[in-house]
Amino acid sequence: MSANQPVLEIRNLKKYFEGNTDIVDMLMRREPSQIQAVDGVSMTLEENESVAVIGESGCGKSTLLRTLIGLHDISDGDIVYKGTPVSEFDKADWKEYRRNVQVIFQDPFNSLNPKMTVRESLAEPLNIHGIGDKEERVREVLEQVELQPAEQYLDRKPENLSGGEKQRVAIGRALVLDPEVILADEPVSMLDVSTQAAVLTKMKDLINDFDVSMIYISHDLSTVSYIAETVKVMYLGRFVESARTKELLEDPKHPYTEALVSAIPVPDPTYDRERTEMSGAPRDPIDIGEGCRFRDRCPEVIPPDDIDIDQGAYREIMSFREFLEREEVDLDRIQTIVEVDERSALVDAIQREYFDHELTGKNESTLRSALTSLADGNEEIAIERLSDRFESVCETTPPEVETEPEWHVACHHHTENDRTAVASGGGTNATDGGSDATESVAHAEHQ
Ligand SMILES: Nc1ncnc2c1ncn2[C@@H]1O[C@H](COP(=O)(O)OP(=O)(O)OP(=O)(O)O)[C@@H](O)[C@H]1O
Repeated sequence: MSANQPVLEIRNLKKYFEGNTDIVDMLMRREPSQIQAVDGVSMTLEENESVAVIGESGCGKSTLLRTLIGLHDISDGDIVYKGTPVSEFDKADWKEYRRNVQVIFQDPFNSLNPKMTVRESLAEPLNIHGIGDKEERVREVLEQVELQPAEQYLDRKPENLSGGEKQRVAIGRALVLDPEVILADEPVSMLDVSTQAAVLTKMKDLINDFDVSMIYISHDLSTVSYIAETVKVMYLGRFVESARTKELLEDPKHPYTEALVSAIPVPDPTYDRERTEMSGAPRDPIDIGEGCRFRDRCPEVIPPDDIDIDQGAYREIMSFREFLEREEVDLDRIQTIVEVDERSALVDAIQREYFDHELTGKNESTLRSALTSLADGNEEIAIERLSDRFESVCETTPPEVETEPEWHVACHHHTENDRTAVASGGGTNATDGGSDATESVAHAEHQ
């Protein structure tokens, strides 16, 4: 490995799964849908660097990790380990890779073999790789993860260890081969809060002491400052923001990151932090279409330039259009609650059902005319009317990624112009130098 070569490079990595195909799809000879679990992720991991990948359940974190360790085939892109793409690996390369890239899984209760003692669990990787002096190394590792004196632990089975102790053994098992990279998948999420901090701090010390690099995967942004210098925020298979941990927590740019940061519990009960509300849950990563993937939950979605509308009203119109497009507006049900059999009564009822915010002028007349088309059974025309007036750049255009050496965000609120303005106005970008500076512009995803 040359001096400046990253340990691990992930280049525009994609992992798609085939979605379910039903009998109608088969008869119509439709192509199976694709689940875009990881969709063009790039990053580098430098020697002794620790990077967190954060996102909600279903955003593709585990798929990314499982692809990194070869448990899933790569759909596209590549993983490069110390300069060699895994696509060019032979059997011996894979063996070396698996020795040097170790995983700590989420669940300490299942990741250890219940029949093995601590000694056997820690010695097993050494046996597999034919490494001698096992007893000495096992004791050394127990000391490193602070399970001492070793005699007290060596002959215990997992059932006789606490959750925190089990996870320390799991960390020891990952360290015993002296790896270069640790991939940690929610390593403390099953532990109680008081144990979490201790285990994470220990992991961080070990990374520093043993020159290990780490990708730390978690849904919990509140734990990253213990462990990672850099955070990448993942949403529906893509990174939407990346920055040094401190900057990201203090000055998140992407509305999704803002929402995650604002949800971190604050220990001081007198401090009233503003919450960024995020509606609903992420959609399935199937046929996600153009535009920003966060658009259907974003509290700051951008209306067309020429219309004047408040965010709440605009959000309602966007959501309604989504319902229409997904054929989820049940007119028959609404019809049953309309007392007068008149079209205008049905239009009023639909509006009451889906809209709380008042609209005025052209916004109101466009909505009414769309709802009238809908009441007449012309769903397509209703969608067209609403799209013509209200379609957002967030729906039609993938956000370009704005990249600073240490910070990037994929959001239409941060276009080139905005960034220039921020830079000249002395904004608070994360540009204070550091290990992330070597990341290429390419890592900034094709969102
Ligand atoms: N083997 C598979 N076959 C089909 N779809 C899959 C498979 N594994 C994952 N997925 C889908 O890929 C998407 C990403 O899942 P993944 O488990 O990677 O997310 P995650 O962020 O790790 O979530 P969690 O924290 O809940 O594990 C989800 O929509 C999931 O349903």
